[in-house]
Amino acid sequence: MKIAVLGTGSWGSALAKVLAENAHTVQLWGRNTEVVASINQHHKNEQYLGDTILPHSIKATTNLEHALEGVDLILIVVPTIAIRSISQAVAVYLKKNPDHQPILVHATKGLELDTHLRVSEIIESEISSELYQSLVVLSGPSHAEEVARRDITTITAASHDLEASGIVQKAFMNDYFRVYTNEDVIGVELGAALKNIIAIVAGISAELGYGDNAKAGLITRGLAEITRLGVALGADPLTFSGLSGVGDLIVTCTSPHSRNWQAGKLLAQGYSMDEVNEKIKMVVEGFTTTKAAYELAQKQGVEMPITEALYRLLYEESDIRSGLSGLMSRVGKQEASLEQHLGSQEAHEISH
Ligand SMILES: NC(=O)C1=CN([C@@H]2O[C@H](COP(=O)(O)OP(=O)(O)OC[C@H]3O[C@@H](n4cnc5c(N)ncnc54)[C@H](OP(=O)(O)O)[C@@H]3O)[C@@H](O)[C@H]2O)C=CC1
Ligand SMILES: O=C(CO)COP(=O)(O)O
Repeated sequence: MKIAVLGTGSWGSALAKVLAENAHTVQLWGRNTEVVASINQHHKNEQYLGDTILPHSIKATTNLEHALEGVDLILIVVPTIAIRSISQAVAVYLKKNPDHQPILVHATKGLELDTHLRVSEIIESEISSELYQSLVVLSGPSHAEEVARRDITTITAASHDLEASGIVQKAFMNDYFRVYTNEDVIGVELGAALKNIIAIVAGISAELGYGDNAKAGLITRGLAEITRLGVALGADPLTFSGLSGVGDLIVTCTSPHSRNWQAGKLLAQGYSMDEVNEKIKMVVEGFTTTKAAYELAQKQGVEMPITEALYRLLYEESDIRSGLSGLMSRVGKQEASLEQHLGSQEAHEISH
């Protein structure tokens, strides 16, 4: 297949590598002229992927039209904040070429500020569905650094169109990269976006010296509040026990590769959000997603205590330790049952 990958950051470059190793023709687009030149001349993206050697067949460009020319599949991998502008640019190209109907895929993990939209909703709001075949979401526990060194990775391709997710599955699968299809786009995208919040808190907890008990508690209670919001927004609760749910939550909350986890550690050292962004030099999606998720939860009337505590720390300058003790001193609760998430009839159907 001929594939355009939009985004020369760490994830776009790592996914381009997988596709090129699977013998696809890969045209990589980025706005960063230095990175594009380095990929073409030295087959490396040192700024985002260190010493990894990229397949020589990958051609990078800053010209979007050139990257999109004649491709069967367009993979969008830029931070959430850039999704709307990239989608507008892709729409311009597709309108000029109405007979060219590629599959769109995105691998971005966040919610848009103010609109609270999921990434596929932003894309759909900017690109008319007549201009492309189908939209597929790629998500799961997958640090770019590990994929780049061909570590075993399992991931989900979600779409309402099973044929399209099957095509994406086949395009990416190889002996180190295994792809499962899924039909629950809402659940997959929400798991991907919301795990970033819990990972920041896990980084804070680690920096404060709390151990594995706290980590396990955060992952489990984080999953509970992600599931609550997800179900309120129409997701299948079972999706959150899959790769894009608990899988991504584990990998992001337990790994020093995670930029969100690193951001939490830096916050606990006393750095501000701006200083953390400056230090990490890569996207920390959890910062904006915390605000969007907090507002969304308020609107939906869904209780998300961990998200709320992080929101107050990031946007209302509450103190880290009082945020943590606030979480611990909440009134005693019963662990959630399926009935609490779903209502008794649906819960009965799932558990039988
Ligand atoms: N890295 C990972 O391991 C994984 C990341 N993801 C997700 O993938 C998405 C992309 O992340 P990742 O690649 O890691 O990010 P990075 O921070 O590594 O790179 C960001 C890339 O996006 C580009 N970019 C930023 N803003 C714009 C814009 N307005 N227009 C065009 N390009 C822009 C940057 O260009 P420039 O260099 O010019 O700033 C850079 O190429 C995120 O949603 C992330 O959560 C998902 C799974 C794994
Ligand atoms: O999504 C990721 C791994 O699945 C990457 O997480 P970070 O953005 O926190 O690095």
